[in-house]
Amino acid sequence: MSSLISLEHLGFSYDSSSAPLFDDVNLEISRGDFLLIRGASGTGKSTLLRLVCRLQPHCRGRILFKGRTVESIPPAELRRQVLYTTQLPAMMDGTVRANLLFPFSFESNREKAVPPDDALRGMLEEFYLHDIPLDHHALNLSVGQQQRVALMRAILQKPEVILFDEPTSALDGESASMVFRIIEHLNRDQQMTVVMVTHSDYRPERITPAIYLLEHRKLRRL
Ligand SMILES: Nc1ncnc2c1ncn2[C@@H]1O[C@H](COP(=O)(O)OP(=O)(O)OP(=O)(O)O)[C@@H](O)[C@H]1O
Repeated sequence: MSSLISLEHLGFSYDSSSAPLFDDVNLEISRGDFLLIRGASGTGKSTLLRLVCRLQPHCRGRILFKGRTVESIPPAELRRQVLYTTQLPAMMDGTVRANLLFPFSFESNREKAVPPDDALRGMLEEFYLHDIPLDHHALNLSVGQQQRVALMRAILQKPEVILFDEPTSALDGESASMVFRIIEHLNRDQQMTVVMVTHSDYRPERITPAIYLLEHRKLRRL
């Protein structure tokens, strides 16, 4: 199967005068893969995800998405297909509904059908947020609730690849298990490609993930 994403001899430093954060990183990701990336704090896991969706320019090597270098793909087109979810949820000043539907207002998403309230309510229920009305102000939600709304917002966009950066860092055990189950369902039943950075020793139940460790500036498969 041809690769969806390839990292070839990737190297990166935030500052040209300091040691590289990582060097000669090589990785092939195929459609439907489930990758877990582990590594100590500060080794560059979040940075690696940001490079893939071009939120940060890389220094050396190449990143290809469907055979094209990421620099040759317009950012909006790339991020519609490769979606990055941040560790800390970013909610805008507005209702839960407005936050969930915000990306549908982007020019690049104009052709996507806006989900009706019933679908949004069903999804809130799936995420254990059934007691939150769609008109509730999103900034009044707890961080854990905001993290779930941010995850819902990402999933509603139906990207081909989701790069999850610590998707459960603000969640209690029960909510974290539920979020992991939803991510597994997206991968198994909808063939969504998942790349997840996580500190926890989480392992999917019915999926065999490819587990990688970012350590000593290299990415190696465990
Ligand atoms: N915008 C930036 N400018 C300069 N240095 C940065 C920037 N963002 C991150 N760093 C540094 O790069 C290193 C890697 O950060 P990154 O967040 O990618 O690591 P991480 O492995 O995801 O860490 P954690 O597990 O704690 O989230 C850290 O030392 C961090 O301080």
